[in-house]
Formats: sequence, structure tokens, C-alpha cells
Amino acid sequence: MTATIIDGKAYAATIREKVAAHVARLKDEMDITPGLAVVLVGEDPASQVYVRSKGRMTVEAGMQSFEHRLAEDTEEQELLGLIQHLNADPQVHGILVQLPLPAHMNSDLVINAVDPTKDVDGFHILNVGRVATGQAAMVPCTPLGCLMLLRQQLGSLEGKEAVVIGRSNIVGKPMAQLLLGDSATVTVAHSRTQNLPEVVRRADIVVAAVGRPGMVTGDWIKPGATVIDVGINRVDAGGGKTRLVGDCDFDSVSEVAGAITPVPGGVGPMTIACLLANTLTAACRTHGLPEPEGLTA
Ligand SMILES: NC(=O)C1=CN([C@@H]2O[C@H](COP(=O)(O)OP(=O)(O)OC[C@H]3O[C@@H](n4cnc5c(N)ncnc54)[C@H](OP(=O)(O)O)[C@@H]3O)[C@@H](O)[C@H]2O)C=CC1
Ligand SMILES: Nc1nc(=O)c2c([nH]1)NC[C@@H]1CN(c3ccc(C(=O)N[C@@H](CCC(=O)O)C(=O)O)cc3)C=[N+]21
Repeated sequence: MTATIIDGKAYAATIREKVAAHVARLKDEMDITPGLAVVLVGEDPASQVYVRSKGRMTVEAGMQSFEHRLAEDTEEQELLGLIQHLNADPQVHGILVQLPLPAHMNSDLVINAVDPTKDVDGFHILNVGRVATGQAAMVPCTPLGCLMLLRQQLGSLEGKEAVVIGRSNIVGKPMAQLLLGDSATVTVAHSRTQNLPEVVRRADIVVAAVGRPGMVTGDWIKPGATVIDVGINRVDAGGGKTRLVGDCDFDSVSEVAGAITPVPGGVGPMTIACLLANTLTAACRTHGLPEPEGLTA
């Protein structure tokens, strides 16, 4: 079997168009321009790339983009002060603090300092609890993007066997909650899981969020399964060049799977599209306006 390639890049573009159309109406009819503030602490080159493309796509969707870059050795208190300032700024509807933060900062404290209604990453403890209990929340962008791709590919997820590899707070755990919310039967695997290939072979749906290039191979995959590859790994491509690969060995997995997301061009663009969607949703909620349909879980 040769897997269908799930074109996350194209699907993300349709979401960004929907967002842009709604933003244009908000501006026209209500004189409201949704705004997203992105805070980057330190000089990590990969993070700088994400922050730049987030800023560009925010502006392309008709929203305001505010970028704050702080030095690596910034005191935690200064970052908390900036967050208070953004919480109070009516032009800012969404706040994203790029992770990971430098080691001298307490990430939980920083994340929970963001006003939960502006927490477009969905990492605040209140949003985590709302997602877990099925209440209206800000849903983390990467898992939301994966859920959208799965629904589009499979229709209903009800009763499907899903295996999520990875249990981080930003991908694995919220992904498991969303799959459960759609009535899949969910297993969360991690570095201590025994017989991982066997566990994964049961799955109709595999979400790989590990950070190990090519770890999942074709012999782990049930024929016809849908595979969502969240991994973003930069590897040596020879001649001083690098390239991005996922957590799945694309060539062998795509011979067995029914459908698979590529890296790049799969989950990554969906993450950014969902960030814009969350910013729009936050702006609508702040102003007590109806939310756009189909842009949240
Ligand atoms: N496409 C996108 O938009 C995004 C992509 N990513 C990418 O997704 C990947 C995961 O990110 P993130 O969740 O932040 O990573 P973390 O490092 O926070 O978590 C990795 C998880 O993988 C598990 N793990 C590690 N090694 C193994 C192994 N050998 N077998 C099974 N499980 C293992 C860990 O288990 P344990 O808990 O036991 O240590 C952990 O739960 C990365 O490649 C990252 O770059 C991340 C965010 C967004
Ligand atoms: N607070 C916070 N929220 C995040 O959502 C967050 C974060 N911190 N820290 C880092 C990770 C990583 N992440 C990605 C987003 C887009 C792509 C993306 O668009 N990738 C493109 C390729 C980009 C390239 O070529 O480098 C693709 O997969 O096609 C990747 C990774 C968000 N993260």
C-alpha cells in the first residue's frame, strides 16, 4: 500500500483564509483588529525562524503582530512585568511566550501569568483543565491542528484505537485529551513504555511527538493506519546542509500506512494556522461576539 499524503500545508492555508475573512468582517463591522503578541527570550535560531513566520502570517491574516525580544539573561521579574503589560493591553488579544524558556526561569509560573482568555497556546492551567473536562477553552495549537487533520481524513474518530507517542504538556497530553473528547480509545506511550512497536501496531491512529528522527518505522504500523508525524528534527544532509525530518521514517511508514503527514508540510503549518484561529477566537470572546465556526475543538 502507498499512503495518502495528508497535505497539512494546503489545509492550513484554507484555515488561514477563513481566519482572514472573519478578521476582515470584524474590522469592517466592529472596528476590531485582533492582535497577537509573541514573546521570545534568548537567541535560539530555530525559535527565531518560527517567530518570524508567525509574525508574517499574522499580518497576512489582517491581524496586528507585536513582537517582544528579550535577552537570554533577562530576569524572570522583567518577563512577568511584560506579561502583565500585555494582559492589560486592549490591542492584544493573544499572547504566546515561546518555549523553552531559559533554564533560570520557572516556566509554569510564566505560563500561568498569562491572562487565560489571551492564552492562545492553551498552556495555562485553567485551559488545561477546561480541555480535560470538555469545557470551552483555548486549545493548544499543535494538538488542535492534528485533530483537524484527523477529522478531515477519517470523519469520525469514534471507537478508533489511537496511540500517542510522547506525553509532554504541550503536545502528547493535550493530544490524548482531544482524541478522548472525540471518543477514540487512547493509549499514551512514552520513554518507559514497554514493547512500544507492539503497542503502536494496535493503532488505527498514530500520533508521534517524540523528537527522535525516524524512530517509528513501517514494521510498527498497522496496515491502513493514519499517521500524524509531529516531530520536527533538523538533521545533517551532507555538504554542510541540514534538512527537517519527522519522528517517522517516512519511506517505510508510507508503504504500510493508509495516510501520513509529511515533514515539513504537515503538522507545522497547521500549528501556525491554529495559533491565528485561536487569536481570532480570543478576540471574539473578549468582545462577546459570535465565534467563527469550525476553528476550534
Ligand atoms: N509541528 C509542530 O508544530 C511542533 C512540533 N514539535 C516537535 O514534536 C516533537 C516532540 O515535542 P515535545 O512534546 O515538545 O517534546 P518533549 O521532549 O517535551 O517530549 C518528548 C516525549 O517523547 C517521549 N520519548 C522520548 N524518547 C522516547 C522513546 N525512545 N520512546 C518513546 N517515547 C519517547 C518522552 O518520554 P518521557 O516523558 O518518558 O521522557 C516525552 O514524553 C519534537 O520533535 C518537537 O520539535 C513540538 C511542538 C510543535
Ligand atoms: N509557546 C510555544 N508555542 C508553540 O507552538 C511552540 C513553541 N512555544 N516552541 C517551539 C514549538 C515548535 N513549533 C513549530 C511551529 C511551526 C512549525 C512549522 O511551521 N514548521 C514547518 C517548517 C518550518 C521550517 O522549514 O523550519 C513545517 O513543518 O512545514 C514548526 C514548529 C511551535 N512551537
